Amino acid sequence: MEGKLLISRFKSVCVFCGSSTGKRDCYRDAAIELGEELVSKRLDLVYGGGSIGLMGLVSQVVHRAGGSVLGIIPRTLMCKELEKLVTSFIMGKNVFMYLEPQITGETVGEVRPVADMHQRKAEMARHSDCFIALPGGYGTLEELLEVITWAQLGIHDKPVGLLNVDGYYDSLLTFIDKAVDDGFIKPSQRHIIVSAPNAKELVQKLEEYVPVHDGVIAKARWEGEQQQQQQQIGFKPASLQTEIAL
Ligand SMILES: C/C(=C\CNc1ncnc2c1ncn2[C@@H]1O[C@H](COP(=O)(O)O)[C@@H](O)[C@H]1O)CO
Repeated sequence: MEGKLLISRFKSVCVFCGSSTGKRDCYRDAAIELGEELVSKRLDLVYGGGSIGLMGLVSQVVHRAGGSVLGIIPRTLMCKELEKLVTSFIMGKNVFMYLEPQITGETVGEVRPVADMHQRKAEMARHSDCFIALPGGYGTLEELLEVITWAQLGIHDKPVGLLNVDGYYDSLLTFIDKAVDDGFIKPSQRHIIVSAPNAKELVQKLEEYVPVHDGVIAKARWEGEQQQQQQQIGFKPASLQTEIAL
C-alpha cells in the first residue's frame, strides 16, 4: 500500500474502450501500452468485463502481469460471452480463430455481473479514481460522455482522460471546441477532458489534474435532491441508487 502511494495518487483506473480492435495496429499497441503503464504504476484496472477487442487486450495485459482486473458486465452480455465460449469449444479453437480473428480472448480477473448498462456505468465509476478512454465506437463514446457530464454536474471530481491515439479523437476535440465557441459548453468545463497521444503522458496529466468546480451542483446537494425526489415518488431504481452513491 505504501508503495502504491509513492507511485500514483490513484488506486484504480476505469478504462473505456472498443469491443473491436480497430483496423490499425496503433490501436492494439496503445491498448497494450496502457495495460503496461497501469501495471508499472501498480494501478488496478476496472473495465467493462468483455474479452474481445481492445477491452480484451488491455485486461489480459494487466492480468498476465499480475495486476488486479475487475470487469463489470451486465448479465445479458455475460450470456453472449458464454455463447462465444461454447461456439469456440464446439468449433475448435483454431477454426474459430480463423473465422473470427477478433474474438480470441478470455475474460480474466474478477467479473462482477450487474443488472443493466446503467448499473454497470455507475459501478465502474464507483470502483475507480479516474477514467481513461481508448479508441472505440458508440459504447466507448457513451461511457466517456456520461462521466464527463457527471464531472460537469459535480457528481464526481475524478479526472477523465482521452487517449488520442494517432489523432483518433481529433474530430471529437474539434467538435467540443466548437461547442465552447458557440456557447454550449463553458470554457472552464472544456478542461474536464484531459488528452494525450500516449499512455505515459496521459496518466501523468491525470495525476496533475485539478477538478473544475465553478457553478456545479455539489455532490452532496445532488445526492440529497435525488433522494428527496425518490422519496416523493416512492420509487428507487437500483441503477440510480448506485449512480448517486459514487
Ligand atoms: C462477446 C459478445 C459481446 C460482448 N460485448 C461486450 N462485452 C462487454 N462490454 C461491451 C461489449 N460491447 C460493448 N461493450 C461496452 O461498450 C464499450 C465498447 O463499446 P464500443 O461500441 O465497441 O466502443 C466497452 O467499454 C464496454 O463497456 C458477442 O460476441
